[in-house]
Amino acid sequence: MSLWQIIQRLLPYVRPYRRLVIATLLLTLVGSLAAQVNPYVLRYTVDTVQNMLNRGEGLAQGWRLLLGISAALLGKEIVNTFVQFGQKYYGEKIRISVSSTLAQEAVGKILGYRLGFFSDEGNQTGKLQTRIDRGVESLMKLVQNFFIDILPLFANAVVALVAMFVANRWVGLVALAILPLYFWLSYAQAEKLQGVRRGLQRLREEKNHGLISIIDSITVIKSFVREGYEADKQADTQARLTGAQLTTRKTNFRFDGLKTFVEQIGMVLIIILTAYLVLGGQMSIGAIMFHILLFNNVSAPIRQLHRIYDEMNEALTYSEGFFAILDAADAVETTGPLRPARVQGRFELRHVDFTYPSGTAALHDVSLTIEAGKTTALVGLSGAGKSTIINLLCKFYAPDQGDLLLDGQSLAAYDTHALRRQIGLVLQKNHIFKGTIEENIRYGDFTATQEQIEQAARQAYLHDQILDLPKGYQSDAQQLSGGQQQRIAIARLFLKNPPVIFLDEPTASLDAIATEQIKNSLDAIKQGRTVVIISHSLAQIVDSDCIHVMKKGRLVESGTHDELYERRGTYREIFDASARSLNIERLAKTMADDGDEVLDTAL
Ligand SMILES: Nc1ncnc2c1ncn2[C@@H]1O[C@H](COP(=O)(O)OP(=O)(O)OP(=O)(O)O)[C@@H](O)[C@H]1O
Repeated sequence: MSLWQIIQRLLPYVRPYRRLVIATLLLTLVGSLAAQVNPYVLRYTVDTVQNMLNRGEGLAQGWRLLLGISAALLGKEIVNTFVQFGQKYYGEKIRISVSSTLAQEAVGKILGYRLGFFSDEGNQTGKLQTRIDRGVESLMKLVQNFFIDILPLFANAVVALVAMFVANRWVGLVALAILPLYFWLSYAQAEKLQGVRRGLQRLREEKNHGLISIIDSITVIKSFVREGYEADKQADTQARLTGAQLTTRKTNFRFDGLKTFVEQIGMVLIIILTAYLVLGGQMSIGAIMFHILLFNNVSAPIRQLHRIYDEMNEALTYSEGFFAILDAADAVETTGPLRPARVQGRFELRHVDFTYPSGTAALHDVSLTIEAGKTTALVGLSGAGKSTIINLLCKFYAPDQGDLLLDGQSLAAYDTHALRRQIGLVLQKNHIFKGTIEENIRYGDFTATQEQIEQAARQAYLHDQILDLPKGYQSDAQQLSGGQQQRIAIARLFLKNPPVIFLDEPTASLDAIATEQIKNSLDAIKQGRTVVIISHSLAQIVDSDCIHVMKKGRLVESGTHDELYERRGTYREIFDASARSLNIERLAKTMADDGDEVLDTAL
């Protein structure tokens, strides 16, 4: 991205603050004029004092001069204080407002992107966050540079240079001649740093990502005593980061030295030239001070040039990644016009092929029907593609080939949000947001009353446990056990009350008693709804109206439990293996021995 393109991208964000921008520009003009007062006053002072000395006058006559100078300098300083305050404050106001708009826009965009966007290598949690933070930060430096640094400093320099030309064109020319050299050095410095900076960005992202993944997996790391291994992995990134940072500093120090040298050469030339002109009688002695101060005004911004150039380059580097997030048009979730008040819930897959963005081919030529108002189970070994089918039915991903239909219409034709409002999804591990239990259940329906929330918790067999907690519904939800968190997710589902429910191993993390309770409440919620359940526990699926058996991304069998059992195919294999793993014979024997007692507890 070129600087011009970035400025064009930023303009719409700055436009709402155009009054502030104009005010800042006016203040800049006043500030740059005020900055030239010192050289003029000092030249006048030196010349007047010189003349007074020549006339043999002393302090008695000098009072008026001193008072006048003090008044002029103080007056200028007062104006300058207001100007600087206004300039900085307005500049900051523009910067802060624009940065919050940009950050918010990035969040808004990301929320609208397909799931595939997040599994992309460059968009993993830490990396995405770094890209947004760095992008906004460096773009804001650009705005800040422009309003707080570049404009005032360069306006100042231009006015000072004009004043030098007006005083004497040779002096002006010397000051001007130094500038290209200075610009060239700053340019060379920034160019040298460009490559290193991109590397730095990558390494910073890597480091952040590494740290986040350590925190995420801290329990596993500790249980395997892999602290040393993880630290070494980080140390390697850190070492490369340190190397890149040192290279940056070394380059900076080298060029800074060169630039100071060039500046001093300019200063010496100005002093020699002015002294020559003064001695030749072409100028008053005050011109020496006058020119030195003016040259200082010319070189001050140029001293900052490299930093500004540098930050601009940084903005160029980081803004590319940031705007790529805003512009990921192909990542936007597709939607359609259909917004039925309540769907029937008959899903049909016709010859569906699907490959994840990572390249894993998950479904091959899958054709199956999920009847409305019935319970359909998806069975298969791990990785068979069961969850993938649910992902497609929720429109989290779109199939590569084949058709997905809901109530006879293409799923693509449905409004994505309207569709998802009609689907309740309970996963094996459900996300619990930071906040209270009440807030987490309310996520299912923001308009729910406290009573409705408690009712949902009761249906999910959670209410009594919540009441046992010291803070009840106001307890921190993230502190709950896995099973309790699962029931929060189910309570959310009760609150949402959708016509279609997808259960992806909903009881996998629950204990036996909780599983039984949840099974009862799920049985209650199943009435009159379309339910798709994935479970490795056969007890959850034997009663289903239809069972689809998946194997390596293909549908291999469909039917009821009895039909599939008789067929002696994949389902039977899984069933037998499950029975063996449960040690069903031993359990059956215990039940037979204890007969009535077990039956009593079961009933
Ligand atoms: N987000 C993803 N990105 C890339 N590949 C994925 C993703 N999710 C699943 N896969 C892959 O797709 C294939 C099917 O996975 P899927 O989760 O649908 O299987 P499953 O039958 O639900 O398995 P399980 O019973 O273990 O949950 C697997 O090979 C898996 O590695």
